[in-house]
Formats: sequence, C-alpha cells, structure tokens
Amino acid sequence: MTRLQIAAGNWKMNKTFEDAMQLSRALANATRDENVLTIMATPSIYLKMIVDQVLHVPGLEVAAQNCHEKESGAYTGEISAPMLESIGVKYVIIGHSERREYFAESNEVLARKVDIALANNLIPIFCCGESLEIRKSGKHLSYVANQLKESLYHLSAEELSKVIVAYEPIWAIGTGETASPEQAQEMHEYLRNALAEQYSEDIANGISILYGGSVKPANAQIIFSQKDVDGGLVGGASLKAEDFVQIINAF
Ligand SMILES: O=C[C@H](O)COP(=O)(O)O
Repeated sequence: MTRLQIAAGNWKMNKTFEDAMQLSRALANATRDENVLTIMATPSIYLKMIVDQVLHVPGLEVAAQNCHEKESGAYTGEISAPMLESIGVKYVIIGHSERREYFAESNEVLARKVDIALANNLIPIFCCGESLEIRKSGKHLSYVANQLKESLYHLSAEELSKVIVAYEPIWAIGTGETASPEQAQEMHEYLRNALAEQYSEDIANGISILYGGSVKPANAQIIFSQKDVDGGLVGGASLKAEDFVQIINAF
C-alpha cells in the first residue's frame, strides 16, 4: 500500500510575524515535490494569515501545535478545536513531548484531545516517544506502544485511519542526536504491528508514521528511506526554508 509521505515542520515558539509570513511565502514559492504533503505547524497567532496565504498552494497545509480538550468555556488563553476549524486549519499536533512535559499532558488528556480534534474535522498528528532513561532500560518499544494504546485505541477503525502518528524519541529532539535509521525503523515497525493487531493489517498499512528528532537535510533521505518511515516531523530545520525544502525533496 502506498502511504502518504509527509514533511511536517513544527515551528514551536519561534518567529515574529514578518519572519513567519516570509517563511511560509518561501515554502509556497519553492520548487518542492508536490506529492509530499507538506505541513507547517505555526504559532497559533499566525494560523489564519498563513492559512489564507497558502490556500491555493498545492500540497501545502497548515497545522496548529495544540488544541484544548474541551469545545469551549472558561479556559483563559486556550484555543479550541472548533476555533481552529473555523479559520480553515486542517491539522493539529497532539501530545508533543514538550506539551507532555511542560504542561503535564497525560495519555488520558491526549485521548480527549484526539477525540475533539476528530469531532471538528481536524487531523491529529499524534506524537509519541520515550525518554533516554526509558530507552536505556530497554522498555522503549512497549512504552511507546502503550502511549498509542491509551490515547488512540478507543477510536473506531474509521477514526484511527485519519490519524497521523509521529514517533519522536525525546533524547533526539533538538539535541543534534538522531535515532539511527535502524532504531527509527524498529520502532515504526513495532508500532505498525501493534496497530495491525489492534485493528487490521489494512488499517495499519494505511497510517503514516513520521519520525521526529534532529531531522536535517543531511540525514532526511536515509531516515525516510526506511520501510515504515513515512516522513518527518521537523523542528529546528523547518525554520529555514532552504533546509526544509531539501528535507521535503529528500523522499
Ligand atoms: O516537533 C518536532 C520535534 O520536536 C523535533 O525537533 P528537532 O527537529 O528540532 O529535533
């Protein structure tokens, strides 16, 4: 089965307005493989402007970096899934390790975020990944599979088919230390098998599983060439159009 190949850039809390618009304009105008679904996860304050800017650009989409687990209410400073849908956002990152760590987002909370995203026609980019301590203990495979179990396995097969999974070992995020292609493949294959067991082979084979953690122009090709790696969730290297375009074109 051919799965969607995806290059998603997570800008995190970077870029002022002018710089953000310039970056999205550069990506819109770049010569890039339009068969690769390219997603820019921008700071929420710029989402509407960037959605409008790239509205008719083929293969280029916009994601939010988070959403609240409730539809609406007294949650000062938060952004809801219906708000994102109402401005034309189609994707939302859920469960990034930085949200899990700094905002204490548990697997249970993330399950609710996945639900609310799907209920509002947003495609969740669901992040999972282990710390260095867990990797060293040798329990990383079951630990990450359990993150999927607790946040995704309540979904119907139809709902799950809409989800994009992003495996990001925490020890490789922003550290310059990438998981080896073999380590990435091992985890992706394990997760795909777990999904096949829980749902079906067909469903599991249709799900794009992205790798994230120090993906750069120099290593993107070898990582993306692994059988079960369907693209990347890129932090630092997505902040420079030139670098990110090289990553998009590395498939
Ligand atoms: O969401 C992206 C990841 O946290 C990876 O970040 P990085 O490419 O800067 O290591």
